[in-house]
Amino acid sequence: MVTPINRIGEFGLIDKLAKAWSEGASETAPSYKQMLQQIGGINSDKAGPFLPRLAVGDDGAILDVPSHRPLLTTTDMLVEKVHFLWSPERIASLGHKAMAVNISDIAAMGGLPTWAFLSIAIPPVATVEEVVALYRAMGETAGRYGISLAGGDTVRSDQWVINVTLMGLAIKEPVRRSGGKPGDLLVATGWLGDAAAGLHLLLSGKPFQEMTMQEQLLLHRHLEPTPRVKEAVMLVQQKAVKAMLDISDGLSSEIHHLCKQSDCGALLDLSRLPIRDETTEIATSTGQSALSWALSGGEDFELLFAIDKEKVSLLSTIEQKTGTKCTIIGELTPPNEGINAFHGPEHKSQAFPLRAKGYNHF
Ligand SMILES: Nc1ncnc2c1ncn2[C@@H]1O[C@H](COP(=O)(O)OP(=O)(O)O)[C@@H](O)[C@H]1O
Ligand SMILES: Cc1ncc(C[n+]2csc(CCOP(=O)(O)OP(=O)(O)O)c2C)c(N)n1
Ligand SMILES: [Mg+2]
Repeated sequence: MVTPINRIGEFGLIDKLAKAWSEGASETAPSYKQMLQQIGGINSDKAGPFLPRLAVGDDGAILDVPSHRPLLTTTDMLVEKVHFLWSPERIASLGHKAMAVNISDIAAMGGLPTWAFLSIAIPPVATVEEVVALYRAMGETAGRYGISLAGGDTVRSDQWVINVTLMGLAIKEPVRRSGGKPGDLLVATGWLGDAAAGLHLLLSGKPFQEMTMQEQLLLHRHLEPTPRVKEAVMLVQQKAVKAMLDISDGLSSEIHHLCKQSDCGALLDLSRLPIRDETTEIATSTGQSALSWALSGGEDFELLFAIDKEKVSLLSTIEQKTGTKCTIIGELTPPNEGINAFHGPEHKSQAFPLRAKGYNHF
């Protein structure tokens, strides 16, 4: 069915969107509910653990914020032609990604996501069914993490823009980019360069059905990143993590952010970067560099964090409990030593300055 938006108007649409979100909202996963219970003070018996007192329908939302937990807030937008190419076949992925990139930021601050405000700019040619599908998908991902819809804004525009403002509650003291000290280990979760490989495949125009399983996986990693919430929770609960951020623009620039805020230098062994063989194969076969994808491709939404050397055993516990790799990629050094990298322990003496070469909008 194809319904033009002007048939129901802005307010008719908003009504439908709030409903679509609730219909899509999946039951919060039992393992996630269990985690909320373990963290304590969070009543996860209700359908949504963080239901707003008042959400859509008034001039603002009313949220009951527990006084003992600092409130975290983040916002990130996805813009057509900058962050995604509009395709009616990829609406569900887009909805997921709009939530996931924000959930990733709350995780990187050491928090649990709770309330979402969704602002959306819609081209006049879009249909009600498309916007409803987008909200249903956002609701589905949000539901998995116990997130409730708190409000938003709806406007017309020449291209799609999806802005999510996400709030969260800190599990313990929020984790900043600034707590790292020389001697701390630098660790990355998951795999780096997957999203850039996936984007490369997307832009190549190769039909999905003609892709190998490995190519489909990498495309999926670009379209539907997994925010590392459980991993962050474990790090924070064990008071192991001293500085953290998520890798949205690319490892090399995120390392510069962490070092600047922590007043540290860094020494990285590039041979240790967690890069899949599949990513290397695709890069090699298309004349690209998997290492550049890992360092500057961006959008992997993995966590980069500094951890005390004594807490290193926690990394294998996280791997066992979550199935997510945690790779030590280097260490923090005194600030006057700068940010350097080498390729393999045998070349440690030939370390060179690592430039910040992540995605930059301008
Ligand atoms: N237009 C803006 N106005 C105010 N603050 C902004 C703006 N854009 C970014 N920031 C702030 O700058 C910091 C870095 O932003 P960004 O690089 O987008 O972080 P992230 O990669 O975590 O999304 C954040 O604290 C963010 O809130
Ligand atoms: C069509 C298209 N072209 C290029 C990209 C690659 N890309 C767009 S934005 C971005 C970086 C991350 O986005 P940003 O808005 O900087 O996220 P933030 O750092 O604010 O979390 C990358 C790698 C893409 N995803 N889609
Ligand atoms: Mg941002």
